[in-house]
Amino acid sequence: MKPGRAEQGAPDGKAPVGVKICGITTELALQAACATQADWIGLVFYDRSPRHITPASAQNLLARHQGATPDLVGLFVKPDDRAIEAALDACALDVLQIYDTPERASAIREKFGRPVWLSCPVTTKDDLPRANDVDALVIEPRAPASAANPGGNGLRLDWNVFRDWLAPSPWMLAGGLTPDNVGQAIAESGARFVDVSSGVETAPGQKSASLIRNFVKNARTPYRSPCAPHKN
Ligand SMILES: O=C(O)c1ccccc1NCC(=O)[C@H](O)[C@H](O)COP(=O)(O)O
Repeated sequence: MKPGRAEQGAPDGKAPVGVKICGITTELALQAACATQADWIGLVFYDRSPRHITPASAQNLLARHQGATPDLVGLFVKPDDRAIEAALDACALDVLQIYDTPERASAIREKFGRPVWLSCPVTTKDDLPRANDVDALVIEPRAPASAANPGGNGLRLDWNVFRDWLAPSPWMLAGGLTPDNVGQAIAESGARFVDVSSGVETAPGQKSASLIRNFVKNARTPYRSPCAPHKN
């Protein structure tokens, strides 16, 4: 996974936090993600999602856009090869994000020659993966059995689960992040990459340009806890 693309390095000497805005379906959201220099945008090729986009609509959306876009992540839930082929025929996807088994994710990487990010549902520390053969992990809370979608539910993890975890590959924190909590989430979890969808929406699937702007800005601003002693 590449480091975040913000223009300047963070004051702590680390690369800036990389940001993915997931579930882009409109020009307004696409422009906001581009203007803020998000690192990735996610296109959800899953028809049960309120953020679902078809390959043809994604192609139109991208064709209407003037200028460069962030890298494109195509998101798939238990896809067959034809679904991935259709999306790749329509859009130059840089990354495939998969909700499926690690074995299927490896097979997809082999077949399509694209980096594959595997979504990992987590409830407790014990669910954090110890080994894998993917390019990156997207760690998010396990959706309740009643949820229609395995992600994009606005649920958040206990960010302390990452303490002492030896991550087997680069990983991205997802789930329940908002402009207001992303700084604290990064500080507590140690994440260097973050992913948001419903936290930058006014209703399911309705992205807000100002929430996208604030999210990216706050993800890249060093966080100071309100409880920390104040230094002049
Ligand atoms: O966003 C969706 O509708 C979705 C549907 C099916 C599978 C995954 C989905 N989203 C995955 C994402 O990448 C989200 O950014 C991630 O789960 C965080 O979601 P949120 O809690 O809404 O920020």
